[in-house]
Amino acid sequence: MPKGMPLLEAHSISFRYAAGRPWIFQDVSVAAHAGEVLAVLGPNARGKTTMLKCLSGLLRPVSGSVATTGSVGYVPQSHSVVFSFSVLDIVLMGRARKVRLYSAPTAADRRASEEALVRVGAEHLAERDYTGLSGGERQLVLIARALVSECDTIVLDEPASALDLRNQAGVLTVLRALADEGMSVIMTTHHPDHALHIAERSMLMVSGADQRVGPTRELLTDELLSEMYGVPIVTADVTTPSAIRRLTVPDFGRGVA
Ligand SMILES: Nc1ncnc2c1ncn2[C@@H]1O[C@H](COP(=O)(O)OP(=O)(O)OP(=O)(O)O)[C@@H](O)[C@H]1O
Repeated sequence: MPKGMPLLEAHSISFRYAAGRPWIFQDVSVAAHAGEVLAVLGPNARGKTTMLKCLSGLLRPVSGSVATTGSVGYVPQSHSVVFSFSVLDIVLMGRARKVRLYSAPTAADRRASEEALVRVGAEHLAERDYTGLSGGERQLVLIARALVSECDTIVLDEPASALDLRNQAGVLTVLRALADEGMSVIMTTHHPDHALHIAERSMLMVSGADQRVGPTRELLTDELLSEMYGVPIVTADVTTPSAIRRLTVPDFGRGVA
């Protein structure tokens, strides 16, 4: 898809789980574009997962509409399976749209699945039993499963939350590369640093009545982050060996150092 083309557009969407229950969000309009990462941030229980499900068509907004161009792949926060499947089989399930009913996956399907595992750095897990994987390993496999569906927009719920620092770097690099290749990437995160690192634009779910969308660097100010998370936050530019990175530092109060 040409970069900048809107692949997913939400027009004034509102959602609550039942009549009489509080609105999770109201009148939110947002677009996700080919070639871009959109990060969704907010405190626990503010509605990030609910927002992603509405954007990816798993939940229908109470009002408003979501229009998509191309297909959308969804990577959940956690995923449990009852039966024992190999990792490669789990990834192959991502080909379901492409495999005809009652026909076995082809050699090309297997190759695509193996390539997707290489892409996320999890090829060594291919023959392992999925149920025996750690949370972080499962996360990588689920991203590979979405990739083999050849979706145009990939929607990920906290893709880095269960990952150690090396795997966080790996997943953020893969997501940025997918956007650079023309996909639209939408992800939730509890790490403003991750949004600052790879997302051109962000949505801050400040309260049920206050959601803001804008360029990440302009939107993620000390004031707004401190207000949203309810803890003083300072952002600072830090020079690493490879780049200048903007980091957010929450003031947890006095510690041991
Ligand atoms: N199926 C459901 N039925 C009723 N309420 C729900 C349902 N799913 C979520 N909620 C409620 O909706 C609110 C938003 O939940 P959601 O999971 O979208 O938040 P979140 O920002 O993703 O949270 P977290 O950061 O903790 O994962 C919460 O109060 C939650 O309890």
